[in-house]
Amino acid sequence: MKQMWQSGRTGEAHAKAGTLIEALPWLARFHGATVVIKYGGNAMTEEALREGFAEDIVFLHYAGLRPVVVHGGGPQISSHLDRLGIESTFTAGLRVTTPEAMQVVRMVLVGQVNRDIVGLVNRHGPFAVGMSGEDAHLFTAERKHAVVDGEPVDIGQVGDIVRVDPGAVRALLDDGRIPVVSSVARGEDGQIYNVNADTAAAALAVALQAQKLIVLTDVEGLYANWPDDTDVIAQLAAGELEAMLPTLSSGMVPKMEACLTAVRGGVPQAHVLDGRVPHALLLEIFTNEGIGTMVMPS
Ligand SMILES: Nc1ncnc2c1ncn2[C@@H]1O[C@H](COP(=O)(O)OP(=O)(O)O)[C@@H](O)[C@H]1O
Ligand SMILES: CC(=O)N[C@@H](CCC(=O)OP(=O)(O)O)C(=O)O
Repeated sequence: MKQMWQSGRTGEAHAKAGTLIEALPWLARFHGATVVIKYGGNAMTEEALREGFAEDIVFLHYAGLRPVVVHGGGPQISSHLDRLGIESTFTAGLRVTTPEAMQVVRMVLVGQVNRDIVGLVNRHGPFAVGMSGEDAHLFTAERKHAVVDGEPVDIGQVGDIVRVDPGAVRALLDDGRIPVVSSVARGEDGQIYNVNADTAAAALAVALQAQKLIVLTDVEGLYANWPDDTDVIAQLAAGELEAMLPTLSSGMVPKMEACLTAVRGGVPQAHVLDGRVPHALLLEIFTNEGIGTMVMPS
């Protein structure tokens, strides 16, 4: 009886040690690596998952990586607009942003979502520092000229990032902090701009020459035949993704464009992961199988 109990315990201990040791080559490979993580509004709805996300970010920090969080908050903005009786409309996955809506976007992203993430991470130590993309000229944007079916469409104060100054983010990283960035940008015309958070994360990953861009969302990855959700594409090259882009719909368009921008801009790997899976970040970075969809330059 005692013998059986011991062998059961030994097996369990072996499995635990196996999981830890599987991480060793990945810890070695990514030691010191900058990783930009896009945290989408749809992936931040459950409290337990949000706490798990914060744990993962702090784990990355202690494991010697340099995580940078760029967050969205689309659903949170929409529910606030809804409470104010303002309708949300999207064109090609981007919010049509009136000056009135822009004030709400900024208030919700910078004043609410950013604060919540910073608070969750800082339960573990004095690491997270929140920033708006407006701060220290981090993101400079110009008004986006959207085109739908060949026709120009006015989508308001939506910005295209034309310049990134990552100096303040680098300084925070060098100081051992975890920057948490909202996707609001300044314009040289004195306006502020609403930038899709996937787009902002990709621009920052390129400017920092990050080792990885990781986009957390609420699907398993890129489905081959959406709305059919049986086949998740595990890996694809930039050229294959480019060919697929015109077939994609809604929120996946900016997400996959962001992955393409990142790898074309020198980031070796871009991933789309399911933020509903507890500790998805750790599974992707530190296990041999990885999860979700990975985009590579070729
Ligand atoms: N090919 C596809 N694969 C996966 N999801 C897709 C695809 N095409 C469209 N989608 C939709 O895109 C959504 C993700 O975008 P979005 O809702 O903007 O997420 P987030 O808030 O995380 O940025 C999915 O929930 C899904 O409804
Ligand atoms: C221009 C544009 O669409 N901006 C987004 C910014 C937030 C965002 O991208 O949030 P998710 O990552 O949760 O989708 C918006 O207003 O919803």
